[in-house]
Amino acid sequence: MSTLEPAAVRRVAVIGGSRVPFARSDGPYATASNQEMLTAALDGLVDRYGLERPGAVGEFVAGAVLKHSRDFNLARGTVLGSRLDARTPAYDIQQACGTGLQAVVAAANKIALGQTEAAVAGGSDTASDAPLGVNDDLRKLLLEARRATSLGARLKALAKVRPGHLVPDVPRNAEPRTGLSMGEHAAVTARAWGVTREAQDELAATSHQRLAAAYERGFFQDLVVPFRGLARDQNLRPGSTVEKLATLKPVFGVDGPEPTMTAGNSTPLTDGAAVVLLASEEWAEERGLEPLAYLTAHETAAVDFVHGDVADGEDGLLMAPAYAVPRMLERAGLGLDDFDLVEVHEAFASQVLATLAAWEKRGLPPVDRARLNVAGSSLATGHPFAATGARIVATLAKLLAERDAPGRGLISICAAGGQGVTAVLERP
Ligand SMILES: CC(=O)CC(=O)SCCNC(=O)CCNC(=O)[C@H](O)C(C)(C)COP(=O)(O)OP(=O)(O)OC[C@H]1O[C@@H](n2cnc3c(N)ncnc32)[C@H](O)[C@@H]1OP(=O)(O)O
Repeated sequence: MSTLEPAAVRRVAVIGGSRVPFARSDGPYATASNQEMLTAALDGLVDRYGLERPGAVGEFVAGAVLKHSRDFNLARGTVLGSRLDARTPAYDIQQACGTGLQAVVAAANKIALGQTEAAVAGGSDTASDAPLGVNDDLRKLLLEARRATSLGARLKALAKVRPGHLVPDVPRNAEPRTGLSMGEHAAVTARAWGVTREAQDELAATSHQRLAAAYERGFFQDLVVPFRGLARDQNLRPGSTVEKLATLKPVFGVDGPEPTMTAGNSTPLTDGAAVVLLASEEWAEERGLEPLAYLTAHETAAVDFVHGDVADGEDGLLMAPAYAVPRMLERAGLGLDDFDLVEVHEAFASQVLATLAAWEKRGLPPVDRARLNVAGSSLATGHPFAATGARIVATLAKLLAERDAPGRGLISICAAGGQGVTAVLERP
């Protein structure tokens, strides 16, 4: 018996994006669930591109970092609550802050292999509605009570419950193997790479100014759908100057005698959702849709921050893009100079600056700051973990399309767990 011939690889087009404005946690979206936010973002795409027709897209891939057990398949639940055809298959994916971009990659790979013609990918996160677990001791007692075969045995198990058992298990924004928060890890890395407070504040101020300018010129008009009274990212402070940022107190105290990381040069805890529409060129052409850009390469890498020397900076928790990007460029036969635009997710200003320094140390040329995060990034938009990847893909694709000339853009996203997800978008 002969097997099927492997499919020829096709180009994957980025058609458009949709997201809700991002909100600071415990603010306007405090009562919104991941599913509600993701549905609003998805419906934005459905309305814009007429996706309500049966079978309009092959699948929906999404995820959330902070997820309730009731959202066991958040993507499928979202489809069922949206205006997308209810017969659209959907599944969840999770790679911490790389989730949104990894969802895009998963969907793109199916399109590239001819397994589907179009797909929607993205993510959602809410720190306001984070799942609280019952603590481990209470969980064991509840399971014991459930397994009990008589009323007496059940009551005996429940009688062991003490007030201390009622303390909930709150998810921490921390790495369980080191006990350090994301910010503390970034602070250790900042110290190792000699990243200064001034450089961090300058990057943060630029992010706010560029995001403000992009909103001002209407750049986000077809990328952001109003939600719960917000029309633009709530964290955006156009008046965030270097002078103002310099007055803020440090918040993560582990980067030496003079800690450098503040609420201004770190992302805030954020709620929001974002999605992008991907398709084959044929699908786009049949519908008269011009692709914004094409997703042409991607790479993931991981660092061993558990056994490596975290303090030397090389294997910092958020430093995997320092390995993923050189590997991706080598595989694609490209240099950093070949990129017109570079998008580095700003989890913390210090982590962006350490990543740029690490690329240089690995022989890549310095990134021209005029090409870096030109429409602002996470320090200004905020960072709802799983939504960030789709936000960046849509922003970069539109920036490339706006140039009305051939162009190439790079995406670099660090993720908890010591991972990095990176990609290349091109417009011929
Ligand atoms: C998870 C992954 O896979 C990878 C990643 O991306 S890692 C990143 C994950 N995200 C995080 O770890 C989130 C980190 N952030 C935090 O924990 C918190 O936001 C924080 C500890 C940094 C700050 O929390 P906070 O103290 O409650 O901040 P907040 O009250 O908003 O701001 C403190 C002050 O700075 C001011 N401020 C904040 N940003 C400012 C700005 N841009 N301009 C001017 N002032 C600013 C505020 O107005 C406030 O001033 P007052 O005290 O006078 O009111």
